[in-house]
Amino acid sequence: MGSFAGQEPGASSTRDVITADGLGIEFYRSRRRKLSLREMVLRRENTAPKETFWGLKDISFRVGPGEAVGLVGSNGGGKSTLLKMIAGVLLPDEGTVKVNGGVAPLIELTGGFLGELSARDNVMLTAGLHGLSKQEITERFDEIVDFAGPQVRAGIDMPFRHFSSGMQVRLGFALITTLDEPIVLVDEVLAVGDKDFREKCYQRMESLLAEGRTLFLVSHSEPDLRRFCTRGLYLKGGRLEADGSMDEILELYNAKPA
Ligand SMILES: Nc1ncnc2c1ncn2[C@@H]1O[C@H](COP(=O)(O)OP(=O)(O)OP(=O)(O)O)[C@@H](O)[C@H]1O
Repeated sequence: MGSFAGQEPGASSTRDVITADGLGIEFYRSRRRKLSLREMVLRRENTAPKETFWGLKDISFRVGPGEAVGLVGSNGGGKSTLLKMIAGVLLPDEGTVKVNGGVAPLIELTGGFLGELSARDNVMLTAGLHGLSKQEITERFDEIVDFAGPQVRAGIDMPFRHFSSGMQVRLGFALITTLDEPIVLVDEVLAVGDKDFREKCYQRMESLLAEGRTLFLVSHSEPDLRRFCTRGLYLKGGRLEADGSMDEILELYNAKPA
């Protein structure tokens, strides 16, 4: 694994907010085949191949408070999987990831919203799960919906699954960045919103960083990564290829064949 000056990979500090040690997760490559009737009668067990692969393997790094980390890598490199493990959505098969503080994740476009619930109920539920009191949610509700925009306000009592992907991202981003969690995970959402909304997101991310929050940003946009992130992690085939300054990581990523 490559490393660069600035952040010493493996150098621990009591102030770290995220510590990954030998993190790994194994996935099935395919759905296991259903048994035929004959197999059921004769063998009574599923003999379908259980081919697996490591979605992530041997991932170790430490992140301090207020760091802005960009995850870089080709499609399928393991970026979203790493965010899901930091968020506690996926559990490791090997190693550990310790998170010191609450995490506000915006992964796969939404913050884990439920399609059947109205957008309003999703906001109330998710904000409550992240520790906001009913009064705090009521106080912040208009700010969240204003940030998300007029189409979202018009549809606030519709089932969330009827929202367009742009509207889903608008509400998800508005909500997770209004929570008080010290760690914010943003997965490739800036590409989905329109130009005006992107500019609002940039300003919001700048103010989160100014407040000292820790940010993980997954993006294929180099300008976005350079604008917000000081540090980069380069994931390739589920391995941590390099950990260094954002500029150095992008240079390395651009220089290497996928
Ligand atoms: N639940 C799962 N079960 C099986 N395989 C999975 C699962 N989740 C992710 N994978 C696989 O793990 C690998 C890493 O996926 P991941 O979504 O983390 O990549 P990524 O770097 O975020 O890619 P992209 O840039 O395309 O978003 C891929 O091969 C993907 O198919």
